[in-house]
Amino acid sequence: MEDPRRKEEEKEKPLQHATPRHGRQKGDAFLVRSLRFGREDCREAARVPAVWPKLCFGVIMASPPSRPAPTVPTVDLSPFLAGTAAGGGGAAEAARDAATRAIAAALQTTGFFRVVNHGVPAELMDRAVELSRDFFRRPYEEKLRSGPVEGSGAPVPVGYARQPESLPDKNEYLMLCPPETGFNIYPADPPQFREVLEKLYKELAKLASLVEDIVSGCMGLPPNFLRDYNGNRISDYLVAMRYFPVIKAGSGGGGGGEDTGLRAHMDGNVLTFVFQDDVAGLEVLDGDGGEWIQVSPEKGTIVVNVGDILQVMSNNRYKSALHRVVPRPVDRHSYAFFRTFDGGSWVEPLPQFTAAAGEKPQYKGFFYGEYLQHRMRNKTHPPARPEDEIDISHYAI
Ligand SMILES: O=C(O)CCC(=O)C(=O)O
Ligand SMILES: [Fe+2]
Repeated sequence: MEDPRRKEEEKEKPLQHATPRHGRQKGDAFLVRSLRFGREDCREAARVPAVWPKLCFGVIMASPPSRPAPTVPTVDLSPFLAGTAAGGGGAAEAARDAATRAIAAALQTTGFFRVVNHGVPAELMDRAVELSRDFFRRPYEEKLRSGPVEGSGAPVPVGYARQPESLPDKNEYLMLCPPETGFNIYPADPPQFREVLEKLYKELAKLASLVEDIVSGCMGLPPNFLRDYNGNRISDYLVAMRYFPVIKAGSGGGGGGEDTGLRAHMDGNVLTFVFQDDVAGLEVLDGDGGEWIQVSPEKGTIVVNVGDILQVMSNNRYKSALHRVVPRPVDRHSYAFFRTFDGGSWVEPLPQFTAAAGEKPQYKGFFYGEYLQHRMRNKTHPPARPEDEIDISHYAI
C-alpha cells in the first residue's frame, strides 16, 4: 500500500512560486495585526516585505521575486561539544567560527536554522515522539485527567489542553515546565512518560545553553549573557508536546476561516527548539522574499527559531521568526522546547543595539511575565477579531 506520508512529501516541493497558500489567510491577518501602526511599522514588525502588499491590500503579485529559493541552513554543532574529534586546534576553531557565522546569518534572515550533532540523544527524541503518539491517541476524557489545575500558581496552564473550538488552529498539546517547579501533570499512562521527558529536558537545556552562548557571541555579548540574564533556572523553559490531527479538506475553522495546524505566529520567548515525527507541515516566512519556506522533517535534527525576546533585545536586528503549521493529510506530532525568561525579567532593547549603535529603541521595556500573560489570554480568551490579539508590536515605539 502506498504510504500517505510519501504522497504528502511529493506534494510539498519548494514553494518558490505563488500557491494558494500564499494568499491571504485568517492566520496571516492575525500575524500582521500591527497593521494598525501603519504600513512601514507592520513591515518592520512582521518582516514580510514582499508579502505585505498582498496581505494588507489584497494586491496579487503576478510573479514571485526572481532569486534563489531560500533555505533553512543546517549547522553542525560538533565543534562545540567536548570530546568530539573537532574539539581542539585551529581546525576546530575554524569550524566553530563557520558555524557561528551560519547562525548569525540565519538570525538576521528567516530566524530559523537546524542543528545536527547537537548532543541530544536520538533515541530519547524518538522515545518522546512515541510517547506522544501513545498519549494523544487516547480518549479525550482520559487525556483530560492531565488537564491544568485551577489556581496551581503555574505561570501558564500546565497540562493537557486542546485549542478552543473558536480558533482555526487544530491541535492538542501537553504543556510542561521544569520539574523543579512541581507544576507538571504527567499522564499516569504510558508509565515511562515522566522519566523519559525529564531526561530529555536536561539534554535540551544543555543544548539551549550552548546555542544561547553562541547567539550571545553573535550579538557581541559575553558568551553567558543570555543564560545569566535569566538568573532563575527554574523558569528557564516551557515545553509543548503537540498533536496535529488530520484536517479534512474544506473544514471551516472558527471565525469563518479554514482550519489549520497552527496559524502563522511568532514565538514569545527567546529561542525555540523543535523536533518532530516525519510529517511535514512546519513553514517559515522568508524575511526578504515573503515566501513560505518548508522546514521539512529531517531525522535527528532539531529546528531552532528566534522568538520575540531576542527580537526586542536586539532592537529588531534579529527576527522573531514568523512560522506556521499547515494542514496535513496525516497526523503529526512535534515537541517544542521554549527557552524563556522568568516573569520578573525586564526585557528591553539592549544598549549595544541602541545608544552604542546610534539607533533609537524600537520597543519600550516590559516585564516578561506581563507579556506572557497577554499571550496566554490570547489563547484562553481569544478576542473576536484575531487582529486584537496582543503580540510584541504592543510594545513597539
Ligand atoms: O509543530 C511545530 O513544528 C512547531 C510548533 C510551534 O510553532 C509552536 O509550538 O510554537
Ligand atoms: Fe511556534
